Amino acid sequence: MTKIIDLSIKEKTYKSKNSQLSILNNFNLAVAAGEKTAIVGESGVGKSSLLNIIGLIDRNYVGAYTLFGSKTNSLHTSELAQWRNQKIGFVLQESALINSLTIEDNIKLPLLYAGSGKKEFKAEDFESVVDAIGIKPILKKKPLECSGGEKARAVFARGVIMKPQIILADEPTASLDVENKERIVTLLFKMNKEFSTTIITVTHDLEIANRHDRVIHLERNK
Ligand SMILES: Nc1ncnc2c1ncn2[C@@H]1O[C@H](COP(=O)(O)OP(=O)(O)OP(=O)(O)O)[C@@H](O)[C@H]1O
Repeated sequence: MTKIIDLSIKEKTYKSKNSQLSILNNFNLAVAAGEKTAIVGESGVGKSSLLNIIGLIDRNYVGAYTLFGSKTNSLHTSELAQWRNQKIGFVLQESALINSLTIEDNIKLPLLYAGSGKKEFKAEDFESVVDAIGIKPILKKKPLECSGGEKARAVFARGVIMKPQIILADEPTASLDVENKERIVTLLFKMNKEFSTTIITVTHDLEIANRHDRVIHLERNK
């Protein structure tokens, strides 16, 4: 299988006035296209930081990263933006919904950002995502009128609506009950099966982690 992610981090450092924190020392990750990887590890070990690096949100680290066969340090800003919009789907903890927009418009937001460079979008893709995760009844509501679990599902739908090649999901099921958790995982794995979408899920839920092709345990720097 083709390697879609080839990442080698020497060090990621967060610096503030009086302190410095170093995480992910000498961490290497190679992921094949279509692979399902779970990332687990204790709180603060660097799981979300790692997803930000994989998703090209954070490029401030020492290391080398080849994504879709291209060295990411030579990418243009416009290419970076296009990849983040179309090739990578983010379901991140802090992906806030816009309160002035309906849930439907929030989910369709990536299409707006894509502008003229957008892939062909089919209405049935939207319908199938919305049906699969059971949020049809809340489409016309605004985020402030929704429960935490409903909002989490809308964030998920927005992350996958462009049918990206890679989905980066940070605790996508954390605020959900058993039924909705299962809906999200089923949709994630269905996309993996139908479109060979590469999935990377950060989770504290070992039952979900073990349903991926492999589980990576992140450990604190020694
Ligand atoms: N922007 C930042 N500035 C400074 N320190 C940060 C920043 N972001 C994260 N950190 C620190 O880096 C470490 C790793 O954070 P990260 O969010 O990646 O951990 P995590 O493994 O995802 O944790 P959790 O399971 O609690 O979500 C933590 O100690 C955190 O406080």
